[in-house]
Order: sequence, then structure tokens, then C-alpha cells
Amino acid sequence: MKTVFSPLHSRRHVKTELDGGLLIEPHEKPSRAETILARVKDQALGEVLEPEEFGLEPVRRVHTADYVAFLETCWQDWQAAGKPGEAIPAVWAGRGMRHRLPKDIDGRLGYYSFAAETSISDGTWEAARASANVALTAQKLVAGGERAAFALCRPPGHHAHADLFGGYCFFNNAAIVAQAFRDQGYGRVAVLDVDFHHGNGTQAIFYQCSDVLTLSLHGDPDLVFPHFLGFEDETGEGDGEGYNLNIVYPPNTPYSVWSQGLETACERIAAFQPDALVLALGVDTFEDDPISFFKLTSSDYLTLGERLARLGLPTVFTMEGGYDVDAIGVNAVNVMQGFDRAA
Ligand SMILES: NCCCNCCCCCS
Ligand SMILES: [Mg+2]
Ligand SMILES: [Zn+2]
Repeated sequence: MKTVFSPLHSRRHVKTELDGGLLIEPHEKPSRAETILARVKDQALGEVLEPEEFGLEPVRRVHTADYVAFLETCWQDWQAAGKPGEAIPAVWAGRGMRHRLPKDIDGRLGYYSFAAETSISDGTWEAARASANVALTAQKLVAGGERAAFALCRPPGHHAHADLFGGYCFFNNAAIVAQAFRDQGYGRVAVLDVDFHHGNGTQAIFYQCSDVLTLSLHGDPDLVFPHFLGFEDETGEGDGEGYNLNIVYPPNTPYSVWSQGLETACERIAAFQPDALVLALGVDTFEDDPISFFKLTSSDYLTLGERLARLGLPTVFTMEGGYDVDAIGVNAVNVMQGFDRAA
């Protein structure tokens, strides 16, 4: 399987993550991508390509122009306001307040985000742009005939809404890929999110769509991020009614249970008969992940890859979460190796 990777991911190197009342070293750190890349090469998974430049058009097919413009100048605007630290949102429109865009940078940060753990600093914009180009390059490979391709994206994307950042995400790489397939004439696309956390951004972006089926297996939002979306009664709306599936699991869920949900999702995908699959791959489902609570083992990711291959669909993998950095390379590449040997 080919991998697409950009060294520009390292332009995202924030020093802070608000967690437990402290500013900690971010879980979403550069070594995550470097560790996966090293494993790709160590395992000779396949050719590693740098991304092509697709510009902002494909990004704006999913994200609003004002949100994209905000991200482009956010760091400069924050600095121009004389702020001493990294840009962190701290004020939001609560119940009974107004969802209108203020002029002030603190107001704009709150307007365009849903969580406070995702700091912004110099280079975040460039890294997010490169991550979207990585995903679009993988999509081009699959549209060009590759059975599957691995978009080694960093920063991740599945928590980003059309005009909201959060959960370490800015551009929704999986949604951008799904929309690119649709724009190139693929009639139906499925996006399956196997990250530990609900793919709230991806769900929201396609919630009224019947041509993009969104599915996510994740930790119970009553207990974990993103807290306010991802429940099983969210099945889509309007034309999209019936085209969103959430499968929620409790703490300590092992693969033997989680894979039953995977099976349900795969059967729903098969019934949908999509022309392509986007697999939002987080490996924070791993038993030792520091911020999650499922109990998947490294060998389970081989089994996961094999199962996905049996769907028999052109597949783009977009790298999402996974925060046990020592294990992330083996776990992510196991999915690709499992897929390749069953394809
Ligand atoms: N104390 C942990 C808070 C985590 N908040 C954001 C989680 C984002 C996961 C991205 S896959
Ligand atoms: Mg998920
Ligand atoms: Zn996650």
C-alpha cells in the first residue's frame, strides 16, 4: 500500500494543551507521525510519496470560506492583539447567547471552535493545509486505480466541523476526501470512523446527505470527548435520515465486543453499496492509550485491516488519533498490513 506523508506536519508544534487545569505537553505531538512513518519504512509497506498541492478549493467544498480565512490569519491576529502565549479559545456562545461573529480575536476563536484543548501557534495553518493535501493525494491515488492508500495525516481532522476546530483537528481530512470522491462522480461514499472518539465533525458535515453514509464506533460521549454529539439516536436528518450510524461502547470494551459493532457497520456499508470507502483511522482504541478506555491489542489491528479489505472497496485511510506514541506505529501499520494481505 502506498503512503502519503508531508514533513510539513512538523510545522504544527504547539507547546500547550489545556488539560485538567494545567497546560501540558500536547498529546497530539510531531513524534506520532514520525513513529508511524518509521514503521511504514521498517515494514516496507510500500512507496512513500509527498503530497501534491491542491489549493483551497477542495477544502472549501467542506469548510466555509470564512472559517478557512479565520484559520489562515488566526495566529497573526492573536499576536497583533499582543497576547503573550499560544492562541487558546476561552469564551463561547452558551445557551441563550448569540451565534454571531465578533470582531475581537478572543470572540472569533470561540466562534470557530468547540473545545479548548487545541492550541494554535505559528505553523498550525501550514501543517493543516499540508494534512489536507496529504489526504487529497491519497484520494487521487485511489481514484487513479490504487486499491487503497494511506494518508498519514497530521494534524488529524475528524472532529472538525464545517466551521469549527477542536479535538486537535482543523480541516476534516476524511470529509474532504469523501467530498472529492463525490465531486469526481463517485455516486455513493461511506466514511467509517474507528477512532476511539466520535467523528462529530464528519457526522455534522454530511448529516443531511444520503449520498455519504457516515458511521462511527466510539466511547460513550456521556463519559468522553466530544461529550455533546455521537449518541445512537443520531441517525441523520432530512434527506440524510438513516445515513448516519453511531455505535457506542463503555469503558474496557475489548475487540471481541467492539468487533461486533464493526460487523454491524460493515453490513450497513455493504447494503449501502458505496463506490468508495474513507476509513478515519484512529488507534486510540488501543489498550494502553493515555486518554481513552477501550482494550484493543496490537494484533487486533491486523484483524481490523483484514475485515476492511473484505468490503472490497477502493479505500482511503486518513490518520486520525492514537496517543500511545510507542505503540502507534505498529498499531496503525498493522491495519494496513492486515488490509494488504487480505486484499
Ligand atoms: N483529558 C483528555 C481530553 C481530550 N480532549 C480532546 C480529545 C481529542 C481526541 C482526538 S482523536
Ligand atoms: Mg470513531
Ligand atoms: Zn480519538
